[in-house]
Amino acid sequence: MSVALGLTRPLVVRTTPVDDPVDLISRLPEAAPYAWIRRGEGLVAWGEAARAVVPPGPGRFGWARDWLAATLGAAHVDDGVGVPGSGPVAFGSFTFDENSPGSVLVVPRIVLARRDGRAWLTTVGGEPLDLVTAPREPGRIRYGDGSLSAPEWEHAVAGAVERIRAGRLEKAVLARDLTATADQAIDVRVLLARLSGRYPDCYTFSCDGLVGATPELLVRRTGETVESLVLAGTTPRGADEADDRRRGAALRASGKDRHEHTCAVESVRTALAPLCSELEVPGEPELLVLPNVQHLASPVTGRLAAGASVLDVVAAMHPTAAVGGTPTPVALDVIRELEGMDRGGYAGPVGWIDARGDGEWGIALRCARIDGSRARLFAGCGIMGDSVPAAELAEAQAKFRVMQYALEG
Ligand SMILES: C=C(O[C@@H]1C=C(C(=O)O)C=C[C@H]1O)C(=O)O
Repeated sequence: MSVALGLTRPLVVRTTPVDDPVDLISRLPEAAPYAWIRRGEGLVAWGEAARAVVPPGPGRFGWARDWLAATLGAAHVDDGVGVPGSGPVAFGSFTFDENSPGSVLVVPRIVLARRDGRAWLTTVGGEPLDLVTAPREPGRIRYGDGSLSAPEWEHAVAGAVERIRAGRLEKAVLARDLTATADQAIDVRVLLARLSGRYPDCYTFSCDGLVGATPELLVRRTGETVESLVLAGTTPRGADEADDRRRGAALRASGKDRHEHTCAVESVRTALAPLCSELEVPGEPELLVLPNVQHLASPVTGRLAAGASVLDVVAAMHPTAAVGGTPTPVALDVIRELEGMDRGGYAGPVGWIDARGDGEWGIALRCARIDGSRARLFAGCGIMGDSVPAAELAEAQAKFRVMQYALEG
């Protein structure tokens, strides 16, 4: 069902406390599940009470804000829980490129959530009657090249290096895609269970066919507090503990990776500073160790100066230099010129927002677009003037492993 601005009856929303469901994913029916889960906590949802297809263009976040005000703001709400994520919630996914179609906001019919020892159920327009069937395995998976083959992509990386050395820009993030075909239609719940099991420290997400486990929190807003986790600078995991530690130390000491990381942190600082009365940015990055890669990571926190919603903050931040580059407009031109594909929702904001303006949005990384028995996987790398194409290809392969594991087990 779709809702045109101002033309429909208000949504009737009810939130009640429920017994702890423990495993959120096991409660999902098969059709089009929504999810945002980390360390077993978060929100899962299904059904559609309202959907907006956000028109592309520079005004898209403003359009989304108006739609949310008309849809969530006008709802009749009985919220017996009163925490971030209770009451009416919209899930959303925005395309990386503001001019690409495919950005959506969906108010699910049912939301089931658990956080900090509390659990709640939100219904829009009535109780859930959905049948939960057993998840189905997708069967054998065959992979193919996406828009560029591996050698073609290495050539694109070399092209970006040339442009950086010529002084046109400092950093560009280049991505590539892979296709996957399964024997059976892909049941998103199988992917969610594997992703949240192997990548508990990442945000396992599902929104309108875009499914993944991203380590990168674009922004969480809880009242006046905003938090972000900036990632840039990557090395694959080592063969054993000593190799792992050696690689981690080399990553911290690498001039190329530190410079790449600084570009990303500065883009976040520049975006957040005008919105915040206080902003804390660590002087030194820490190491985030994931099952497939290690990243340089900077947790940023701030206090919002005046009533911006989480989506207003997303609008100010996207695209950070972690997924675009520096300077942003030149990097976006280089990406369009060299990548040879539309990223769709990959590297775009994905997450949820409630009627108070609280919410959590990640950068959609380590993800795939699922369509029936097919999937399109995405992975990218920050390219600097001293990047080596073969090393960037290996880094992209390590990032693809997240969704390859989700598909194959
Ligand atoms: C672009 C991706 O990841 C981004 C690029 C990184 C890098 O180049 O070091 C690290 C983390 C992310 O900000 C991806 O996973 O596709």
